[in-house]
Amino acid sequence: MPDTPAPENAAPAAPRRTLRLGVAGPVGTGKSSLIATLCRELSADLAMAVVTNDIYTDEDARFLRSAGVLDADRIRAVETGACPHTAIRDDITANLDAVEDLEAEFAPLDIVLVESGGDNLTATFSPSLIDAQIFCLDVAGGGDVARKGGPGIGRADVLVVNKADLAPYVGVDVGQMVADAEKARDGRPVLAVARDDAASVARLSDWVRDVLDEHRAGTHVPQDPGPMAPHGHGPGDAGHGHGHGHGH
Ligand SMILES: Nc1nc2c(ncn2[C@@H]2O[C@H](COP(=O)(O)OP(=O)(O)OP(=O)(O)O)[C@@H](O)[C@H]2O)c(=O)[nH]1
Repeated sequence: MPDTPAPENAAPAAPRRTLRLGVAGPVGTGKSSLIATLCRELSADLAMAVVTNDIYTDEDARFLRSAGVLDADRIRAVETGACPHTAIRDDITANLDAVEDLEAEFAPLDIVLVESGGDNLTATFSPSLIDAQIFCLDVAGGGDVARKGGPGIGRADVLVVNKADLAPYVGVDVGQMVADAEKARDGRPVLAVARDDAASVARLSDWVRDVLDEHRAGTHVPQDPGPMAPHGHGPGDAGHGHGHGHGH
């Protein structure tokens, strides 16, 4: 059937805005694996790319490339050379460049996932870099972590309690951990996820699709979970607690 030309006074088609989705959380909580899982689940019908952040290596990018979840050139590494939150909050230039390069090269993209380097409980993305963020904990970090709060736990767009399959081996009650997290988050969503549990992966994928729909409709408002807590950077400046109103 021939294409019917659009009427002259028809509204222009809405631009296909890429959703920039951040994944942050402490070291080893399963951020790269979560991104691999999302790429496997979503890339059949969504155009995707990934930016990884590591301090000194491109190891996370190499892991994702070797997992074969996306074409290798859709996965870019940013070597932060500094503590991970610096590159996702304080000076986002390198990450923004990587995201914009991917968006230009593979246009139109539906989703760019940005993986933070593993940091502590206080590291979250600047809303100038990403549109929505996942904060990732795992059950092996202890059942009480969710209760302790912090900007990512309290106010990320979704909190993932990851590696739920390990709960029986580490003596954690996942239901209780999720309930504690829900209490700390004033009703914002919490998802218990295990990469081999299809139902939990489907819930996470559905959450991502919902955010993408809201983003495209212009109804999703990027939130800033909040600034870093005052902290030091090891023995060299132990005791030099500082906020992030100034550079490092
Ligand atoms: N049992 C179990 N193990 C998992 C799951 N997800 C990830 N892992 C394992 O947890 C370990 C850490 O996973 P990664 O994905 O590398 O974690 P990460 O948060 O990206 O790590 P960093 O980048 O070093 O902060 C690896 O050995 C994974 O195989 C899960 O759902 N269940």
